[in-house]
Amino acid sequence: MKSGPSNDPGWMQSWLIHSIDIGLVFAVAYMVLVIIGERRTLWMVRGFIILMLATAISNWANLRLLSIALNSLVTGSAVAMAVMLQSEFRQFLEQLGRGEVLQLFGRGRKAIPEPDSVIDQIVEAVKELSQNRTGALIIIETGSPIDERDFSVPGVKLNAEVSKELLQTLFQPKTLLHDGAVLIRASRIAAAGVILPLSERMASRQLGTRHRAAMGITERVAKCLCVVVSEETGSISLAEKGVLNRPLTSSKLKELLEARSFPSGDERKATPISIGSLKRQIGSKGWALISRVFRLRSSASREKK
Ligand SMILES: Nc1ncnc2c1ncn2[C@@H]1O[C@H](COP(=O)(O)OP(=O)(O)OP(=O)(O)O)[C@@H](O)[C@H]1O
Repeated sequence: MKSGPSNDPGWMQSWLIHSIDIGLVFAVAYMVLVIIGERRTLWMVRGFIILMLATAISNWANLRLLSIALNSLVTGSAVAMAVMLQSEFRQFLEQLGRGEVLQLFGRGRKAIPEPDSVIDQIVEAVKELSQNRTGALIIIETGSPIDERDFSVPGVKLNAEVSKELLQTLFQPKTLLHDGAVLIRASRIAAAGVILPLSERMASRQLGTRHRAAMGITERVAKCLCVVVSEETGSISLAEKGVLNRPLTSSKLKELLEARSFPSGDERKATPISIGSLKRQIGSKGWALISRVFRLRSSASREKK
């Protein structure tokens, strides 16, 4: 009597172990993606996961040279990532060591404040800076990240939560970072002391380089806005596509920012959605892989017989 692969307990056991193994790898990958939660880092981790999958597939398919090359690439990427994300790794290992597993999942979610509250913080800060005649320049990205080459000097990276106190502090004349612009990216203060390209156009004789810088960057990069507070007059302006809208009251600024500045709801929810879709993709691809393995094994055992 013929015995199919499903009747072979050894085969079943190895299939089960492989399935559990693959399932656990996907679970760990998903966990890492949820913990990280930061979009830029996510792409890097996804790239790394794809490399690992490619290595596993090339191993499984017995493509020895390719698997050696991919293995070296995975090792190199792991070392590079450990260097680039050393503080995150240290924090992750410390929390894991302290058994704070639940906090690991909470951290990514609380890091991104609501864009509405970010607008409030910016407007509040601008209002006070204007009242105190403290000059300020704030670039707000409304689309994909601005290429650093579009800045004359990219400034000092901060990656801090937006708060009116921090924004006001950054523009105090006696502080090191007050010269230049503050960059707001994905609801966070990404950098300060950013020097922008100047516009060739002259808006008005009363306006100096701060305003020309706001016009310059918004001329060059369509998907950004620039808020300017004049040191001389305290007036508030909003630059968009090279045009200055001024003078504005703080409530008008709020209205304009709410209407156009921040990425839409879809964009804001991009991280959880992409994790969800990644989960679905991982699920469907994993299932396709498992069923392919199953089909290949059963046809191989049929051929043997
Ligand atoms: N290209 C630039 N990029 C970023 N910040 C700039 C740039 N040029 C000037 N600034 C900022 O603007 C500040 C004031 O420059 P300046 O007095 O020429 O501008 P302004 O438009 O006359 O200012 P205000 O209207 O506020 O009096 C500088 O100290 C610097 O912080």
